[in-house]
Amino acid sequence: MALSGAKKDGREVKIYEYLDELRTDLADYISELSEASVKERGVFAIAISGGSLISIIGKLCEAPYSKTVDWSKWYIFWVDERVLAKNHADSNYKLAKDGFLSKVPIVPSHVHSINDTVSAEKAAEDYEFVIRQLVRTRVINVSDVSDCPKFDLILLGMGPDGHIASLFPDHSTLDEKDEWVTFVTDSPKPPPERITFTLPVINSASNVAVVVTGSSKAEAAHLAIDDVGPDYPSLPAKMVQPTKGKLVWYLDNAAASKLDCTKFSD
Ligand SMILES: O=C1O[C@H](COP(=O)(O)O)[C@@H](O)[C@H](O)[C@H]1O
Repeated sequence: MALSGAKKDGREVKIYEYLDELRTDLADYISELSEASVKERGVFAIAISGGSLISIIGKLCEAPYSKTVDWSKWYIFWVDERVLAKNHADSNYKLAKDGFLSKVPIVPSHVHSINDTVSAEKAAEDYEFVIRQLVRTRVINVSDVSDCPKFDLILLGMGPDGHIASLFPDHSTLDEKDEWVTFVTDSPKPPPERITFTLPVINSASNVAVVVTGSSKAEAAHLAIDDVGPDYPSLPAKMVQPTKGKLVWYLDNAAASKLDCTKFSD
């Protein structure tokens, strides 16, 4: 059970003492969203990140989820990807394939990874093209506020510097308003070449979950979640503010250790 399930400014912040409880609650949440989306639209369009998130959502490969989730209706996308061969140890695709996708019966043609044979700029362009086709056929919903795709769920991790996806602090990609997918060739975290969803796409999703564990991320979690004034305008994690969708933070105790929970209300 979450130590705290407090709500703050329309966001939900869940804090867990034990990692396995976080994994179970997150798996419950994802499978409930999947069920609701399949019932409503016939499909579930989910965009995942790389990093520590993957071992956490690996819980979905276990019973009961492995049997109860309608995997045939899942369409998988990457919120961000490193422009590397798919079998490279640093590829987000490889991480997800090894730790999750190869263990559940997702239809291979529903797995939309990037073109890894071209430049970062072209890979971003190609990926946006793929997403546009799937918006046209309504595999991915469309936002009624912007013309952006409206993913049923976007799963984000966060780095110790407050980056989400491959959107880094003080980087010009944070200002991108027109493109759905953009590229980076100077990522401060290696590897340097990446593609990433832009903030308008992330903030158009129906549901966004930010999953953060470990004490190295406590300061960034505090700056992103607590009201710390206008001094950190370009902290990417703080810029995750879905226009109409729901935002839930999943934190372990260590990541939440600097939060000012007294300002939360149940
Ligand atoms: O480089 C990346 O980092 C973030 C955070 O990773 P984590 O291992 O600290 O959780 C990740 O969400 C992103 O997808 C990845 O490309």
